[in-house]
Amino acid sequence: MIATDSDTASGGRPQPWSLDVQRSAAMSAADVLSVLDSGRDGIGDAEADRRRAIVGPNAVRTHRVSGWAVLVRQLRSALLALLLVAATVSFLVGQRTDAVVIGVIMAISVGLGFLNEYRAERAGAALHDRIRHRAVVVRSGQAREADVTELVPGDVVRLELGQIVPADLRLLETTGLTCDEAMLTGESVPVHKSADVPAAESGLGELSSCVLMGTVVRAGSATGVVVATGPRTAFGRIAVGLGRRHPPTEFQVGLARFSTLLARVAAVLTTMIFVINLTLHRPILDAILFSLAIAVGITPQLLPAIVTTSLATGTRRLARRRVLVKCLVCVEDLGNIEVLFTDKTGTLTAGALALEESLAVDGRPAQLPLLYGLLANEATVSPGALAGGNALDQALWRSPDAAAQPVADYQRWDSVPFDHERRRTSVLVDGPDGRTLIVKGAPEEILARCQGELDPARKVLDQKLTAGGRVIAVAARPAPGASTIGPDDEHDLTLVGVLVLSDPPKSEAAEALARLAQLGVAVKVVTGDHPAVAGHVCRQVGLPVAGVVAGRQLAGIDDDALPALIAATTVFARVSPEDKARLVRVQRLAGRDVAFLGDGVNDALALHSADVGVSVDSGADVARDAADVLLLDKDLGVLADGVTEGRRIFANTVKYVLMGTSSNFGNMFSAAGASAFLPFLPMLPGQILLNNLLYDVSQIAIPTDRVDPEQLARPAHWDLREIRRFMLTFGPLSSIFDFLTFAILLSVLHAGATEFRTGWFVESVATQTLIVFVIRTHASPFWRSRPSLALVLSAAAAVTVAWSIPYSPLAGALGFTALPPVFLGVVVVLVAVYLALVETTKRSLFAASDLRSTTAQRVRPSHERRQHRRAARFTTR
Ligand SMILES: Nc1ncnc2c1ncn2[C@@H]1O[C@H](COP(=O)(O)OP(=O)(O)OP(=O)(O)O)[C@@H](O)[C@H]1O
Ligand SMILES: [Mg+2]
Repeated sequence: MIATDSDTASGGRPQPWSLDVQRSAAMSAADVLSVLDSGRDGIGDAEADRRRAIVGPNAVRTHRVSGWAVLVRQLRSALLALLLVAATVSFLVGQRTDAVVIGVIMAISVGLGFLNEYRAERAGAALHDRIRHRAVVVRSGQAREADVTELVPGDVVRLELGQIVPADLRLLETTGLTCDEAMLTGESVPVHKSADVPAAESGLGELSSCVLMGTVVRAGSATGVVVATGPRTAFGRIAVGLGRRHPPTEFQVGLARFSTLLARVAAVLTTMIFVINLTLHRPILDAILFSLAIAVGITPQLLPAIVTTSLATGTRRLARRRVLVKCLVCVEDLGNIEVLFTDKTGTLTAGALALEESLAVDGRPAQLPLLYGLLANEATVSPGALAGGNALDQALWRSPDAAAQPVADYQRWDSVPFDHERRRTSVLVDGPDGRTLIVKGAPEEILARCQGELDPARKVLDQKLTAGGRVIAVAARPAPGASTIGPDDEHDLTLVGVLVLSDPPKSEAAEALARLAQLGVAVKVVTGDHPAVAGHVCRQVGLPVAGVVAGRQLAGIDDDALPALIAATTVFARVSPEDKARLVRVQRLAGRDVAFLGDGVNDALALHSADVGVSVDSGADVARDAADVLLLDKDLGVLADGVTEGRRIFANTVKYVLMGTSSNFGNMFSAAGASAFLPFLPMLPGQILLNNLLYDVSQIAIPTDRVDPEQLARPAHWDLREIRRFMLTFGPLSSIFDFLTFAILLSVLHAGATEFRTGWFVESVATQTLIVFVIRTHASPFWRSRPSLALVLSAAAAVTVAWSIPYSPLAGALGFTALPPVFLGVVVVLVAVYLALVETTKRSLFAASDLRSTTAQRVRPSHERRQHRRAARFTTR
């Protein structure tokens, strides 16, 4: 039977194989399964393929880069259109050479922008290609992993803690399931879910028998059947509404404001020049072309691409250090982080748990605790291989004494698996002593469920904990007659002993922490482990411990008071997965940019909540899935590299902006002004465009530039005031200087129109491009800071080309002439004086900005941006 539905994102056409989530919520699970022609065992692979052919992949967008779209974006500029029209007209009225020159230069400019942006977009798409988001799907009764985009209506899917719901599902079975639907509703209070049909019709937020694509499993687990996929899901409709383009990042918002500022200035200036030229009775067409060329010169054409290009360069550099970012913007986010929450195992420690001791209650070595530890264990041993269980369970099997334990004498009846809230695990076994319940777990949890004299055991525990050992306790009680067990049975136990494990601190951790501290990132440890152990590890790796708070204490503190506590605390111990996420959320709301580093199932919630979630390649699936950044080696050191990279990109982008506001702007302004006083145009329209093209070429290498350590020392944020101050200082400075140049060219050297233009052209290209070496660094004199080779080469290339054009065969067509040596000498001196002038001015300007940049305005990533990011999981090529 075919289920049809009138709903639709794709324009009223009925979609086969999809069921509106609202409708399915009100139906019984069995009805939904029958409508979707599925069952608890799911559908078969062939059927799934057939359905996918009809409904399409479970994706809300595609990440294919279209060269055309990029090209259209380059061409979609009113200015460009006007200029082309004017050039065509001038071609038609006979000014052929001018028009051709303008056309050719514009074509090269557009091509340059296109190549740059296309390459960057390709890099972004390549990241998408590399990352797979997976879900556990049941096909023909077999559970297996599948790409989320492969899901179709009728598929039965399993959900676990920390997972992102892969489609709209009607629940079939749940255990303590709650979901965080903030991504859809903005409401962060988790919603309880169950497979029962809800009492009355309800809104999207209260679809208690369904879970929605893009939301997060906050607790529990479930099985559900897919009712809608891709754009037909609630999230899909939102994602489609968001449009394809990513919402701007903080950089881009800042840059957009700055572009608007320049565009306004360009508009005013262009109109003024035009009017002035008209009143001076210059030919209209010349005036139009001249004004438009100036406008093009002022507009920062490369700007939209420069951030993307920088981010793409950043991701490549990080990839070389074995850091994989899932989207370009993640690099920028890394640069912004101020607080890093990290788990302990494998980050601060080597993550190589090893059993040190198996001790009886009195502290003497004994075999029984180890034997019981192997019985209450989720790892399974098949010949030669260990599977399942967590690191602790596996470590017990790996201990040399494990092989000698009579595990085979016991038969397992039932078990209650480990979970991070209970912090213990139980089994019911038959053995030589009859049927027994064995419980192993965090010592506090076990001791609280034991009877009898526990003081000697407490002493042993304290001693081991303060020594930094990872200790778990093992307890048991006879359970004659029981055939199943649950968490409620874990009581009246007798303590059997303790197992002490070691996990040595990582040798590189100390250095990495020091680097992060230098970068101004506050590091906080959040762990499910005991406070004493966590504190001990921090001391070993040299992380100063300001305060230790236990998870229990967090419950009594409300969200308003929490930021102050976080600020005063280094270690949060015995925290639950929910606590980890709450700490991150509260810290974010308090206005700090937060990164979370973790590799366990218990870290996934926090990874989702953070501005940047970082996980490791060897981590749990949900953790890897939740992360924005994957470290191929679990090493804090590369994280510091990531932060540096993000800040480097920011610093380099600022260089581009500062150049645009200083010399480039000044030069264009002077050219405009000069046209009012000179009897001829100070530069021909084609020359202005060429000048602009060469300037752009020199800037393409900016993303590769080196950045001074001081500029990397703290997160940088846009400070438009600083940019305005820069503009108001260097703009006029550059103009005054230009007029000086004009005066010399005209009155001292008695230049004619062509000589004037040539002199002004070579001087202007040189000042505009070479200034980058002065303003790229706060160091003074500027040569104390070394630029990247690529930047040196590209700037040198621009200047060399500009200076040789007047001597080339092209000179005539472009309206240049070979300059007499004395002219060139003068220009060289002028450029040198100009750079020296900028150097001195920069000192006072940067000194002032050093004091103020910490007070800069921030732009918080919007809810929309988080939605975009989540949508990125559901893409196909
Ligand atoms: N397999 C297990 N069986 C019984 N108890 C366990 C097991 N694994 C861990 N525990 C107990 O539960 C506690 C919490 O473990 P959990 O894995 O939640 O910590 P975590 O936050 O991942 O720690 P870390 O920050 O070290 O990675 C441990 O300190 C230990 O006492
Ligand atoms: Mg962990």
